Amino acid sequence: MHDCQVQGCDASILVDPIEGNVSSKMASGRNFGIQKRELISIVKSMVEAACPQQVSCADILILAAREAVAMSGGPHIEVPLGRKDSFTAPNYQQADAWIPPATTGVDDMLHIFTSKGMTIQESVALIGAHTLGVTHCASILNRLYKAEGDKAHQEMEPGCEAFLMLNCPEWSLTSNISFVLNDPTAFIFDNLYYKNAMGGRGVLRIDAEMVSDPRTAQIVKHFASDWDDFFRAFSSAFVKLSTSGSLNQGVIRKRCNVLD
Ligand code: HEM
Ligand SMILES: [Ca+2]
Ligand SMILES: [Ca+2]
Repeated sequence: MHDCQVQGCDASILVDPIEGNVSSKMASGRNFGIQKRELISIVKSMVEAACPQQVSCADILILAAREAVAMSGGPHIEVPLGRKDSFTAPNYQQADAWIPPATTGVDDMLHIFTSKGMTIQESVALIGAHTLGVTHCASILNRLYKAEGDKAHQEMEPGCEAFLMLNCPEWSLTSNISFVLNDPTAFIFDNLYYKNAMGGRGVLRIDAEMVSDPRTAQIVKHFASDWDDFFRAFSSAFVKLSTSGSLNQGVIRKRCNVLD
């Protein structure tokens, strides 16, 4: 998602920031929480040893995401391959413009995804990726302590609110390190995310707001009860996102983290 949102799926996210040069995408605060990009470089060096200059970093990144979903119990998604890597330095202003911030609500989310050709159902399914992983406290401090007018915040289940506040105190010095799970089964790609959100336990604003917004409420309810439809819509949206603006005129980098 963080690669494909910015200049298409071209492995721009993998290019290391050069000290003193703010043009790398990773210099954008929107990429907070993105870790272990070097794992892709390790896979790349193995692929490169077996068949040099054939497989782009961008394809490896998509395949890794695809495998992560499948290995954790999600759908097996067929993705088209043949992406090229970007050869120019990516930039953080574009990341700032295209990667939704932690405070995003349903309006902005739908704007972003429907402008990529996704249906509302596919957009809601894509956020279902929050069935995996964690949210760092820094990403929800605003929601917990400042956004009093945030409707979704007011509807938070009190036990969940207390839990989040206990785990993420307002003035903690470690809110960039401490985190909470995105759903109770954060290693399993299931539809518990939707059930959890419907119970008022959505962690991020988007998770909570999708439950009550009239455009998305019925879809959330449907995915909470129909596992197959969630997987189908997620797969379709994943393919759309992973082919968005794919560069045909790029390069196949030798190393994923540098532009040689
Ligand atoms: C409006 C849309 C979205 C917003 C506002 C949003 C926001 C966020 C935020 C703030 C975090 C926590 C980052 C941190 O504190 O470490 C997060 C985590 C995550 N998001 Fe999203 N997200 C959106 C859409 C998506 C989509 C489309 C996908 C994938 C298809 C996705 C996959 C994930 C995953 C897997 C994590 C957990 C990462 C980890 O464990 O390190 N998100 N998201
Ligand atoms: Ca990109
Ligand atoms: Ca889960």
